[in-house]
This record gives sequence, structure tokens and C-alpha cells, in this order.
Amino acid sequence: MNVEITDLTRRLGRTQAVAGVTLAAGPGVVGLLGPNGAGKTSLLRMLATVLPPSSGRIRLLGLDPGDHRERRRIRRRLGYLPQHLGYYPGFTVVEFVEYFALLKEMPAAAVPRAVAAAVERVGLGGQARAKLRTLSGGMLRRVGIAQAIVNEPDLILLDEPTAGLDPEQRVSFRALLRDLGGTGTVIVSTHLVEDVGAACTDVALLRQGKLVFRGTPGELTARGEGTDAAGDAPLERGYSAVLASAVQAGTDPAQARP
Ligand SMILES: Nc1ncnc2c1ncn2[C@@H]1O[C@H](COP(=O)(O)OP(=O)(O)OP(=O)(O)O)[C@@H](O)[C@H]1O
Repeated sequence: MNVEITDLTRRLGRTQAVAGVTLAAGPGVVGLLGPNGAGKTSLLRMLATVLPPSSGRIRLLGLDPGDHRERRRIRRRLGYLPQHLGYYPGFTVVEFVEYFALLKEMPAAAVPRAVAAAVERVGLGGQARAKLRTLSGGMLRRVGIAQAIVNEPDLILLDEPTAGLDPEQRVSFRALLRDLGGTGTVIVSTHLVEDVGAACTDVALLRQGKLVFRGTPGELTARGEGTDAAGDAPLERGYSAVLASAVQAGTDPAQARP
């Protein structure tokens, strides 16, 4: 298993952003779903080794991110697209991706070819020398994906990668996801349930910091069958049905309080 987390929690201010999540993932693409504020970003940040947990256990690629030396080894094999990726507007696409390749301690001799391949893979070969300030929001998102995959990571964490991508780009991005999941573990947070149906081998659904569903997209779809759950597509109805039954089961921390 590339990801093994046990009873993971994280408090942020007065909010229990992640409230006891246990999850394991091997090669494949896990779609991380959940309503606004469910804890997806907080969970991804802990997996990306940028946010320490309040409690619980994490092992990534068989290593302990709490140990300084092991964390460094994890980071070399990790790709992370944060929800909001800062950038230097004067950098070109290639300069930006190169910068991340060097931060990930890739051997300098391997960098130019790896950068060119990553930029090509996200469909930005024609903009390689363009300055970031001249790119559209969707193109910037693709530059973000390129920096995440430049080191051919074994663990890839993508926080809403399809936000801002046009339909054509979303289709080619899903193909890239399937490709990446063939060798490594990809965890991708999204609000687009159709991304999950098209590209994910597994689904994890969070609600109020808790894991309320873990299974395949087919199993999530099945949860909506025969119900009057809201949704325009079978997978969306499964998503709504799981959330509705989570409320009834009292997984709502606000409701669980005496
Ligand atoms: N720095 C912070 N300080 C206090 N509370 C925070 C902080 N960051 C996040 N939270 C809270 O933690 C909870 C989980 O937030 P998180 O961003 O992980 O959810 P999310 O599922 O990614 O949401 P979205 O779909 O809106 O991006 C939310 O209630 C949020 O308000």
C-alpha cells in the first residue's frame, strides 16, 4: 500500500477538519469527494506532508512522514497540486516546472527532458516559453499539474485539478489520470462526480471530516439505486444517497453532541 492512514485527525482553529479517517490505497486513482468543508483539502495537505496531523498514524510509500529523513525521501517521490498554487508571473512555463523539479531534488541532468515531457503531457508544448502572466486560468491549472508529475511520482495528490479546465481539456486530463494510476497512487479531490466515473478506480467520500463511503464508482452508483436521492446521473444519486444516510446514521458531529 502506498498510503496507509489510521484514525487520522486534524483540528484547525475550532473546527475538527479531519475527524478520525482510516484509509489505505495502492496503485490506482482514488476520487476524493465531499461537500464544501468536508475536509478534503486538509486530508490532502497531511498526505502531502505540509500539514502535520493532530493525532493518528500516516505511512506513505512505506515511510514515516513524521521522521525528517524519511519525509525528505517521500517528497522526492511525491507530486502535489494544492488547491491554490502560487506562481511567479514572470516565469515561463518551463522555468516554473524546472523550479519544482529542482525542489524535488531531481538530478540536474535529468531535469530538461523531464520538464519537456511533463509540459507535453498536459498539452502545453506550444506554450512552453510563454510567461505565466499571459496564460488563462485553465492553462495555469495545467502548469500546476505539470509540476506535480515532473518527477514521475509514485504518489500524486491533486486538489481540484479540473477546476477551470474546459470540457476538451477535462477529457484529456482524465486520460492522463488513468495513465498515472496505472503505475502509482493518485488521490484526486473533485466536485465533479463525472470525473470520478470517468477516471477513478476507487472513491472515498468525506463528510464533516469523516469517511462515509469507500468503494468503487460502481458501488457508489449502487447506493443510489431504488432511492429518491437527488442527482442527474446514477453516480450523483449514489453520492447524494450516501450523504443522506450519513446524516441519518448520526455521523454529523454537530448532531452527535448531547
Ligand atoms: N486555517 C483554518 N482555520 C480554521 N478552520 C479551517 C482552516 N482551514 C480549513 N478550516 C475548516 O476546516 C474544515 C475543512 O476544510 P477543507 O478546506 O479541508 O474542506 P474541503 O473539503 O477541501 O472544502 P472545499 O470543497 O470547500 O474545498 C472546514 O470547516 C473549514 O472551514
